[in-house]
Amino acid sequence: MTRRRILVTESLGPKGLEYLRERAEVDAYDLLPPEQLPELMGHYDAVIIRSAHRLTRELLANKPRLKVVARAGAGVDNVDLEAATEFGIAVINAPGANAIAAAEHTFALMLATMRNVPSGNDHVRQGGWDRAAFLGRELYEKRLGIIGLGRVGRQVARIAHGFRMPVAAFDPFLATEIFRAHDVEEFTTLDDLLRWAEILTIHTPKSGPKLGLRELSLLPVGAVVMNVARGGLIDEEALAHLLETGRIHAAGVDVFSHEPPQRESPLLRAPHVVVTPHLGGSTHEAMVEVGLMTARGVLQALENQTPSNLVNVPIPDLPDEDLKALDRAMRILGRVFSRLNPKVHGPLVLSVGSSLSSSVIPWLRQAALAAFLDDRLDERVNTINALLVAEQQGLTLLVEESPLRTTASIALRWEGRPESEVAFSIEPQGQVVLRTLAGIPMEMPWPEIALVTRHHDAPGVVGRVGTVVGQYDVNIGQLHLGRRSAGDEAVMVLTLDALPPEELLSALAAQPGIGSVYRFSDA
Ligand SMILES: NC(=O)c1ccc[n+]([C@@H]2O[C@H](COP(=O)([O-])OP(=O)(O)OC[C@H]3O[C@@H](n4cnc5c(N)ncnc54)[C@H](O)[C@@H]3O)[C@@H](O)[C@H]2O)c1
Ligand SMILES: O=C(O)CC[C@@H](O)C(=O)O
Repeated sequence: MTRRRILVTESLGPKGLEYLRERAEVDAYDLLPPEQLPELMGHYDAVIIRSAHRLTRELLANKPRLKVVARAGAGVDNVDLEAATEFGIAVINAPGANAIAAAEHTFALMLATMRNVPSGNDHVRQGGWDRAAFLGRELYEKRLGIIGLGRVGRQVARIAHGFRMPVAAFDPFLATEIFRAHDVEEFTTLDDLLRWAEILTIHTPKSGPKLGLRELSLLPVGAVVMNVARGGLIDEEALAHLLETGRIHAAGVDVFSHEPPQRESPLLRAPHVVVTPHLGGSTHEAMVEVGLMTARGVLQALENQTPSNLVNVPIPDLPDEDLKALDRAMRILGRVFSRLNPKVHGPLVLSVGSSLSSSVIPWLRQAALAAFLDDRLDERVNTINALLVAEQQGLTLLVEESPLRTTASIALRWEGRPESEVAFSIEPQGQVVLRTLAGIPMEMPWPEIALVTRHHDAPGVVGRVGTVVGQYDVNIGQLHLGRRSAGDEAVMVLTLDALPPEELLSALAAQPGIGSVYRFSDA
């Protein structure tokens, strides 16, 4: 197998890089000039970026080798998610890995503005000692309003409690219990939070609420504003204007609508603003966490696993081992069903055992379609683009809860055709067990290499199969048989020690009584 190639376009934590280098060929840059990215992208299996590059539709299109792109950080707003999903490219990020860094930076900016640290520093360096000119304000008991109580927002709340600040937040997507668990008062409207907050900090994705002149004017006179989330969330002109009039006392800004900001940016000219060059996630500790989380996710995705930090697939909330077993079961199910049922007959029905939680269903749906479609189409189909490809193919998948199955079981059939059904169960140790093949009850652990026949139930067939397989020097580990009824259609599954060659399949198919022959391999 050719060694996987990974491109890292911007500095990544050394542990993450080491992890990648032990497992793949890595070309890593401290900062790849963005204009060089288009010619390089197509030569890699995975590309890892930070903030300096944008992965646009044009860059992602027509890159058959590219399977994974990663944002070494929380936000993925510089990746065209829609395009990546359409092209079946996995998108990885590092959620939460720099949340402490970003929250602490928020306080670094808050304290710096409140205590005039940068201006006091400049003053002393220039020979000054005017202590009265830099009278500060305390955080103690100031009302802190947080927009977005996610990973960073919660860390901000935790630190604020240490300063004895009353903390409230607006986040319409969270349950009230989350606010309670973090000892944060819940505001159900943004305007009410803005009227309340003496210090306001925003921690939403780029898609969060835009704070313009109207919103910022709702803040109490002399409020302080922080943005360590994303440029563009706070209107820079409006903020600069309110700082100039003194309506807003001070601001701390780490992120800009254009990075780096143009020299004439209004914020760089406004009073009482402390700015940093997108440093929120830049600590040694966060670099280690982000680097490792990104590297692990990229390699897992390259190995066709489902990392928990995959952005463009609904990830089931299951322990890793359970997800791995379910993933294998879905691949086998989709492939076996596809081979045994080549002709499409209306909608597919995915029957899911009642012990599998309903939160897993969106992923099961995509995994079933991916395995089924990937088996029969030339293009790349995976859990990422499966829904889209199914739609293009006019294929519908219905999901039902299997009333008879209490175990973790999964089955596929054409609607109204029970004889097409293939079913597996996933046992507690992760074993994938065949339960139904072509509508015929079976019970056998599914092997790494399997040979399946559909044949006529008649004397001599099994013996002839054994003889032919032996002639090709392939060892049979186990043999399982099933039939609709005596003398009727039957199936046979052989566990083999080596992948049977094509000629073996043809030789078997030529035997009297054999209908069709299939081989399956986990590899
Ligand atoms: N400056 C930096 O270097 C730096 C570092 C880390 C994270 N970030 C940015 O900080 C932001 C927060 O990161 P995170 O890891 O906490 O993300 P997160 O996804 O964990 O949390 C975001 C929260 O915002 C909430 N939200 C979304 N839309 C909202 C809306 N319209 N109104 C109110 N709440 C809304 C969500 O419900 C969620 O709870 C992101 O934009 C991220 O990219 C910046
Ligand atoms: O440090 C970085 O590269 C960006 C960090 C931040 O913007 C993020 O989204 O995590």
